[in-house]
Amino acid sequence: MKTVIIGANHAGIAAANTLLDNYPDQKVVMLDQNTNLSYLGCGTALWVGRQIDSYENLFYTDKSAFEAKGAVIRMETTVEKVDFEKKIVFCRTKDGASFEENYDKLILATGSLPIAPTLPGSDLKGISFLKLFQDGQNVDRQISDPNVKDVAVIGAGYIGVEIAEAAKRRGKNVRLFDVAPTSLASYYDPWFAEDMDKNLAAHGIELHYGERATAYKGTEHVEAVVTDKGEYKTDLVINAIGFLPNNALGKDHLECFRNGAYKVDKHQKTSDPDVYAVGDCATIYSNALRAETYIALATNAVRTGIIAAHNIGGTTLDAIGVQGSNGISIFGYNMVSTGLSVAAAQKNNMSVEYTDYEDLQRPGFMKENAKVKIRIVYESDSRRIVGAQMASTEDISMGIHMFSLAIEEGVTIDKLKLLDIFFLPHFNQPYNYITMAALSAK
Ligand SMILES: Cc1cc2nc3c(=O)[nH]c(=O)nc-3n(C[C@H](O)[C@H](O)[C@H](O)COP(=O)(O)OP(=O)(O)OC[C@H]3O[C@@H](n4cnc5c(N)ncnc54)[C@H](O)[C@@H]3O)c2cc1C
Ligand SMILES: NC(=O)c1ccc[n+]([C@@H]2O[C@H](COP(=O)([O-])OP(=O)(O)OC[C@H]3O[C@@H](n4cnc5c(N)ncnc54)[C@H](O)[C@@H]3O)[C@@H](O)[C@H]2O)c1
Repeated sequence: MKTVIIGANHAGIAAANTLLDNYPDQKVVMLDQNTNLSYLGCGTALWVGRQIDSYENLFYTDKSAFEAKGAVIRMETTVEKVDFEKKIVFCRTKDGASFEENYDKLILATGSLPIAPTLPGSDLKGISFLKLFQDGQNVDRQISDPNVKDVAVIGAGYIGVEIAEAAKRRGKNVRLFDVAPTSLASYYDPWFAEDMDKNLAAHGIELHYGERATAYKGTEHVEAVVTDKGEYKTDLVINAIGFLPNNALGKDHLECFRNGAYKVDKHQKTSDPDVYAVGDCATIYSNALRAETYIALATNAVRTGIIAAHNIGGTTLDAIGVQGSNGISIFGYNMVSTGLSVAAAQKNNMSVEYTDYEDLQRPGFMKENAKVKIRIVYESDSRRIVGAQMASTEDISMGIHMFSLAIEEGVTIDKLKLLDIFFLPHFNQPYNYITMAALSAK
């Protein structure tokens, strides 16, 4: 059995490793147009902001690791077309040479592309995305230039907020723009996002929310961002307004979701039985929504790669769905969420209630202490938990995993009221904030 994997980043790597480590009879061919593989984009802001010394440890594997396991791996090789009837992929190397690979099973792991705003002036120099390692290098090079003083970040989602912090840490004047009324509006309700915004503003980041970029001005290099509310001098623009699935190879043959992602079943199989799709190019099942959706995260990329590979290898493995669990840490303020915020639930026409609680992490007599806030979102009728958000200067990140499991398992808010949660002053309070939030649910 020969499996061709198009895309050798997180999803393709997970699929390849699973096939190579568990199914010795499998012939694996990996194809990727990039020069590098396994770059952890989550580290870009840490490196650009000099919170870590270098980008070097942001790669967790390389080409030779796959060759050592017997795979054929071709980098700087673009797949231009797939003949799904004849089961052949058509490839071109960076030197312009073309070749073909036939397959028994095909895994599409072509990921996502940053959404490109089509604004006047988009082709000026000094305007960048932040997706690839190369984008990170480009932004880092410009931020290292003392002539670059003003940085405009368009989009206050995860990438935008993280790179805004990094640019500020490097001493730049940073303006952060979003059409939404707060940062991180897709992940957090205003009760949380407003705290993050106070934190960003307190660290000197200029916030421009409810404001839409309409043009970039300049002669050769960008000099200003124009919005529906004003014009702002800028030396560097970083566009981070979301991702779209990269569906170029299969969109005319495979069934696609409303945003173009390849629709997949529980085995990551597309509408073509010999073609699987994994990671950012595919849909994923949301246990909170109880429907398929699109969530571009490295965690989902890895899990879906593993699932596709086991099913191709001959071990039936069903996807169990995801909650879209995520976290962010900016200037020491930590926020984590899973499932749906109240706003996201309402946007999906779900009737939900929520319960909030805010308290100290530990008893008042403990010297080391900080406030923690929590919101648990649950469905009005069934009372099943569909989301949770938590924030603190403490590391409260592990708590969110319990909520992820609760959503996956359809646990109700009432089940949480008397859940056995231990108490030790070093860690929490006897009336801890999870219990208290659940007990105060209507
Ligand atoms: C700055 C940044 C920070 C992030 N932080 C986090 C985080 O903290 N946590 C988290 O969970 N997620 C994070 N993400 C998201 C995460 O990186 C993505 O969800 C993940 O990369 C998806 O992996 P993938 O393998 O599906 O797709 P991609 O990483 O997009 O990889 C797709 C691969 O396919 C190749 N390819 C595409 N088309 C072709 C073709 N025609 N021929 C050959 N090769 C092709 C590309 O070269 C690429 O290597 C972050 C992303 C960015 C950009
Ligand atoms: N910590 C993490 O887990 C992490 C970090 C980085 C990226 N990621 C993932 O990578 C993907 C891409 O991240 P992202 O930050 O690009 O997307 P995002 O969806 O997180 O944020 C995009 C933001 O852009 C805004 N926006 C949309 N159109 C706009 C416009 N025309 N003008 C101004 N603002 C506009 C949206 O309101 C939103 O706040 C996401 O799936 C994200 O979850 C995750």
